[in-house]
Amino acid sequence: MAAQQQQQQELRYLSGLGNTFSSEAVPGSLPVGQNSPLVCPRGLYAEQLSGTSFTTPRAQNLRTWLYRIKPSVTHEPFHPRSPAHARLVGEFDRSTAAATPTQLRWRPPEVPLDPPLDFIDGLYTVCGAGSSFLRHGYAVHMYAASKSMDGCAFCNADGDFLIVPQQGRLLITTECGKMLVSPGEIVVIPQGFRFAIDLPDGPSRGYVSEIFGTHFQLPDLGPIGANGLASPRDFLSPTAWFEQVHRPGYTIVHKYGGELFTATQDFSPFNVVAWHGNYVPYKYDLSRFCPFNTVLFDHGDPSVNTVLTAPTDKPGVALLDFVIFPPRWLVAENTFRPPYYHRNCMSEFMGLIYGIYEAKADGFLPGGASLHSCMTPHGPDTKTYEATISRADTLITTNAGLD
Ligand SMILES: O=C(O)Cc1cc(O)ccc1O
Ligand SMILES: [Fe+2]
Repeated sequence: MAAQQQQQQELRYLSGLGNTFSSEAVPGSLPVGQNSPLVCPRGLYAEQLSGTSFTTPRAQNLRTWLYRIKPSVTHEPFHPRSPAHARLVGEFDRSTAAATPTQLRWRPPEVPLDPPLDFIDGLYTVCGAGSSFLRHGYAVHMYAASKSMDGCAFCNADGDFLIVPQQGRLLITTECGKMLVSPGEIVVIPQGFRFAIDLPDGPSRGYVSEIFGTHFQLPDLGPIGANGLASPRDFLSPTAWFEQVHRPGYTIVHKYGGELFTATQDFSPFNVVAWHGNYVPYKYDLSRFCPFNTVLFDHGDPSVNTVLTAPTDKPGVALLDFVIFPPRWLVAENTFRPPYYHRNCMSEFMGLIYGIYEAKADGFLPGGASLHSCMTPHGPDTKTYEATISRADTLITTNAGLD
């Protein structure tokens, strides 16, 4: 434990979303002036991980070069995982998923202790749309886990994971290094990265958004100007970390089309001594978010609270927006301050990290969730409505809902 705490204190991060980074766990391990020399420094193997097609325009092109002790390809064949993981979905059609326009709300899940589950087995799909194979769509999962992953790493070939722990920290080892992620922070593990999750506090639960065929980026700020909302420098990526250990029977759990496959190998996949590039995992502390809001009248649309957006080809239309309702002052005059009653062409999945959500006086608990599918009417509950119209003073909310 003491060693683990020490290791956590030593974690160092690189700051800035979208930067091109270089990181060496051992100085002199990165080739200079080229990516793939005949023989790499220290006899390492060069491996490119591409997050966009080779020919994607430069401004959106994402790739990282990993310099590793053994190439990833040296594994036994993939097999369907046994037992299969029946609770994950990657294709959303009427044969795999039920559809209902009914307003849904879930209590917080119990963290399983008997038997204890790790992050992989504790993960289950709540809703989604589209198809991982067609590279257009998303899934929302939740997880409730009570033990660290042991002797295995997870790899999501379907899309990016944006993980929102609600309870219990996550110590995430990735091929680019380690990150410690606390409730109140989020972490993005882009498509294809191998990672393992340890639970330094024991039980952990939270939310996961998965996007197929695109990546998260910061929203444009329009008339807000050059600053505000989430700032690029507050996004933190890991620094190179590796282990050189013989691990007979080490298992790669590979999610492809929502199904899990396994392949064994005799070494740790966390054997990257140095890397450089702009396709990287990152974390973000939501308390760094600088909210904007109305200062005179009317409740603005919640898009102003967008932390990260996953764009589609249609300008201004997101595949998925990650939006928060952080602690903030609501100061409007002669205005119904909670969220208005509405129907929306976008589906809204919400979770609660801590506090009380401003539209729901009762029954929406931290760790719980709600789903309002597209065009399903929703808005404040009656208690919130009555309480709101009967008081004229200024409200401060202390919530941290996410949408
Ligand atoms: O439905 C919800 O609670 C989310 C939401 C919040 C808000 O302030 C405005 C619109 C909206 O959909
Ligand atoms: Fe809504």
